[in-house]
Amino acid sequence: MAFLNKEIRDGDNQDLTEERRTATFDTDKMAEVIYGSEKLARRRREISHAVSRIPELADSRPLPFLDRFEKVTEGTRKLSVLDRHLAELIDVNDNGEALHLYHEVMGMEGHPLALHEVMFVPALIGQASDEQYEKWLGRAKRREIIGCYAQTELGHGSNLRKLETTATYTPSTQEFILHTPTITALKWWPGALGKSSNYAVVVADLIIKDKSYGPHPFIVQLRDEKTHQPLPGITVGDIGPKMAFNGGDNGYLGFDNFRIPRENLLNRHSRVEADGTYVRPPHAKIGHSAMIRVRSHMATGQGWLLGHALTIAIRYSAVRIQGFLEDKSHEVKVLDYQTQQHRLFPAIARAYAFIFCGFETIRLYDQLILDMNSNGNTSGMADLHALTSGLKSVVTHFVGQGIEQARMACGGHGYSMASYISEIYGVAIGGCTYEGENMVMLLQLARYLVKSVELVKSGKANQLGPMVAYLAVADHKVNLATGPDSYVKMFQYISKRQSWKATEKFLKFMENGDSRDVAWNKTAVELTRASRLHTRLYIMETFIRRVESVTDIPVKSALTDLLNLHLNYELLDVASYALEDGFMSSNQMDFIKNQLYSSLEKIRPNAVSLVDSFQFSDMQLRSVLGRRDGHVYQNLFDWAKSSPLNKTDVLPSVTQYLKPMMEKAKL
Ligand SMILES: CC(C)(COP(=O)(O)OP(=O)(O)OC[C@H]1O[C@@H](n2cnc3c(N)ncnc32)[C@H](O)[C@@H]1OP(=O)(O)O)[C@@H](O)C(=O)NCCC(=O)NCCSC(=O)CCCC(=O)O
Ligand SMILES: Cc1cc2nc3c(=O)[nH]c(=O)nc-3n(C[C@H](O)[C@H](O)[C@H](O)COP(=O)(O)OP(=O)(O)OC[C@H]3O[C@@H](n4cnc5c(N)ncnc54)[C@H](O)[C@@H]3O)c2cc1C
Repeated sequence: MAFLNKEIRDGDNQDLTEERRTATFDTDKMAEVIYGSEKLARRRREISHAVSRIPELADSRPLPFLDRFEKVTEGTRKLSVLDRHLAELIDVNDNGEALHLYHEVMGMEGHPLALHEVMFVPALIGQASDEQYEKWLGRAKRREIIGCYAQTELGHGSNLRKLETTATYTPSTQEFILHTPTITALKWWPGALGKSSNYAVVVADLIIKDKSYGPHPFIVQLRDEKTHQPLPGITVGDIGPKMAFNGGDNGYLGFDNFRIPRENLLNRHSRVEADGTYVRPPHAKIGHSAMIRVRSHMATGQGWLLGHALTIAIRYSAVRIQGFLEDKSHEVKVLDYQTQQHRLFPAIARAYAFIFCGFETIRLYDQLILDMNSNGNTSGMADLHALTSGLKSVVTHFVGQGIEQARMACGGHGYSMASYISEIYGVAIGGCTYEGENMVMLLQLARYLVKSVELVKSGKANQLGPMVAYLAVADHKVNLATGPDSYVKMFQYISKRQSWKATEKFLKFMENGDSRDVAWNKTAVELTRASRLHTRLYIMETFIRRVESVTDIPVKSALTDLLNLHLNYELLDVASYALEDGFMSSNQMDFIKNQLYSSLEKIRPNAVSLVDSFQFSDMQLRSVLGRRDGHVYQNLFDWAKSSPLNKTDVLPSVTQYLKPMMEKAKL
């Protein structure tokens, strides 16, 4: 009989195999939905397989045993091996294939090209003119030069208007002089800046004839192309170890009156003429488009990170046997406990939801860029900025929570780096900070929500965009038993009520004499709540849309179970907003809880297959607990034995310090 779960192999842990036999859908078909196409899902498997046949691409040792220097070296080594094999492994023009290959081989701990692909090249594509494409883009794509995105400074990251690095135009030589006037003006944090990059897109305050025009992007050569030495006038280095990304070289950068030609201002949208005349961009914030791009891609990327942690935790929970249920002669899989399911299954649903929502958002971003580049239409920018600001914040926060629950769900072994979950956590929660600190970004979305409510209040509801149209819809009681749409309606009610309440509160403070900024700050917590609700609503709606569009019936049915779990879990989590004014009844609340518990039971037989469907290879997971074959214990023992501390039975530190202490105590 053909197994629906394609992960079953002879010799695997029997408990895991038993789980895989209960799959009600084909995991290859589910992978097609997760990765967006049959081709990409298949190519991922083929690429993983091809990589496994090139021994030099394997980690030379488990990464947790490597120190920082070794991690950086190991990443760079693999990159150079990869470079030799690139064309045979992937279609180099296919982004999806390239992304998978990098995840597979390089892992998630950072490497010299990490920001080159994610921000440097996209910043050039979005901000450089055709002449600048000619000069730099080809070289960057061929990796003749390696670049990063240097915006954040020691003193400022969130408030871009106060960046201190200056780019002062000198008409006599037609150059910009880049300068770091204070210690706080040092660029600080950019990935791959410290040691790897020889170029950067540098964001600096453009100054012409003593007038500041705000942050603008410049392409800047940092190091000699032959010797890789920093150029005179450039101070550059690594900022030291971090919570994660320790295979990467986040860096600092200072300029001492460093001159670059006028052509180095990325000038697709704004320019400085030879005489110093400034030509404005079509939209004031167009320089922020590289950030919008990363934010648009974050939901899928983060969903996959959550998927990593859950693959580990769910597989392990099927292998870990401990305690009893009915039959006192056999211990059970910890996956059978309701608390374990409640800890993990809603997170599986979220991982799927974030991935689907991310795909939809990326399509919106691609459309925006198309519109901007083809006819200069920037009208969608504000909407997408608001949406992606909320999305990156909500998703990264929940992904962090979900990964941490996955770690705890693995008990003691989850705490070992053999599980690799702490590394995934460190990487994922970086996303709460980079690309805009979460609170700051939630407040950006709140500006949009407040403006939308103000439109409704002033009788201009017809001007609302489709995503906020619900803010003007009248309230009607909801019958939750009628399916997903009723959940959406209930959620809309909650989200709308919070946006209105927060707006009214904000306006009231102003009526009572507070300035806009002070009133805003006094309402900020309520505003961020409105933003979270709005974003969760959007995620819910995209999840429903995606499930509705699936054609494979068994896959659709398994996804519907996940969707139902998601709807009930989400609504329960925010129910207090609708309970407090009696819009939701306590009967409805009980209904939601019962639906939630029955969803857990429905999902239980498919749990392992739902995470197997991510089709992460063992190499990609890098987790002893999460191995596909489920052989956890012997491998944990082998992993521990490989610890450098176990090279000798008696450590020098024992001989030198511990022994004398014990000897002295004996006297
Ligand atoms: C918080 C803001 C958005 C504020 O921007 P601002 O220019 O100071 O705005 P303001 O004058 O207060 O006015 C706000 C207004 O500007 C609009 N706006 C702001 N950004 C955009 C945009 N992208 N598109 C369209 N509109 C935008 C907002 O909607 C506001 O509009 P409004 O006044 O409400 O009509 C900005 O400072 C910001 O984005 N800060 C976060 C910095 C950040 O994300 N840094 C990322 C560095 S790179 C990085 O971390 C890479 C890591 C990647 C990796 O490791 O993978
Ligand atoms: C792993 C990692 C990789 C990074 N990579 C890059 C990179 O490649 N290139 C780059 O340029 N930068 C990079 N950064 C920097 C990153 O983008 C910034 O750290 C980030 O934008 C946050 O800014 P900040 O550090 O100034 O935080 P701060 O703004 O100082 O945040 C501190 C606190 O102040 C609060 N706060 C700040 N402003 C407000 C406000 N207006 N209202 C309410 N609360 C506020 C925040 O909510 C937060 O709680 C990276 C950072 C990390 C951690």
